[in-house]
Amino acid sequence: MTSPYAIQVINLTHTYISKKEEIVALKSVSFDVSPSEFVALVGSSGCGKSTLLSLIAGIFPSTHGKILLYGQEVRGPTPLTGYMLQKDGLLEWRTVEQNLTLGLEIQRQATREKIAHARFLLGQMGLSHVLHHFPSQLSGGMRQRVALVRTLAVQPEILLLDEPFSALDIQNKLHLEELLIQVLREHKKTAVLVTHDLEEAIAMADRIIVLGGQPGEIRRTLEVPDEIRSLSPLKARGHALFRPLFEELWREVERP
Ligand SMILES: Nc1ncnc2c1ncn2[C@@H]1O[C@H](COP(=O)(O)OP(=O)(O)OP(=O)(O)O)[C@@H](O)[C@H]1O
Repeated sequence: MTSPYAIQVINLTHTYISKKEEIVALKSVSFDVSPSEFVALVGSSGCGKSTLLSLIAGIFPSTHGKILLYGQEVRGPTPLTGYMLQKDGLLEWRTVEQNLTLGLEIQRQATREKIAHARFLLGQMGLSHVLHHFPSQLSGGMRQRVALVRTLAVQPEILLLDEPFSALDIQNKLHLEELLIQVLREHKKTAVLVTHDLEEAIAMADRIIVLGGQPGEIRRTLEVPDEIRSLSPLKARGHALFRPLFEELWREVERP
């Protein structure tokens, strides 16, 4: 891992090709993410945010350009990244513990140490007591916390989060934001978050990239001031600089 960057997106263009049509989802997108940095991707619906995250996850190849993770070109899914979506994807027939170890089993890394680490993370999320429950016995917020632990259990360097909290009520959402930030800071993980929630982007990220247009291009990058970044997501929302930044971001996202 000699590259100074966790992620380098270089002149990325992606076109979806079907029998009927070609849709250019992204055009000439370039940016870097440093190790331990938290970057949020925001922008109007259809500007290519999820496409970009899927490309970083190596789910399908880009049409042009390339993506490097710690200097290595992405050619498919890699254990360097953990990918979490709005839908928790828990397997209903496996207990919480069995869901947590699934990724480790697939990667043939289900060692006693790593399973113990997954249990520890579950404890950090306040869910030790549901280890032997099935997903159907959990609330939506609990399920999403389990999904987060499952993503973290394989110890990826980079977390790719596609609207992971958007289906949650505000109380659960704020609680999960706090837990996620704690875990990311403690374990020095890099994260890219796609969200429609501009408050969430400001409260959680170090830097916000605004995509826009169709095909999507980078419109602007905003640094979140240190005064906000040093606070927890809940406290950040109460800082005097929060509202002006929200308004600036809102104008940028709404710009035709
Ligand atoms: N599998 C696909 N096949 C064809 N076109 C697609 C596919 N997935 C996405 N698109 C198109 O690519 C463009 C970007 O879609 P994408 O889902 O990446 O945007 P987004 O910014 O994440 O949108 P939203 O905020 O609504 O989730 C859109 O025009 C969409 O219709």
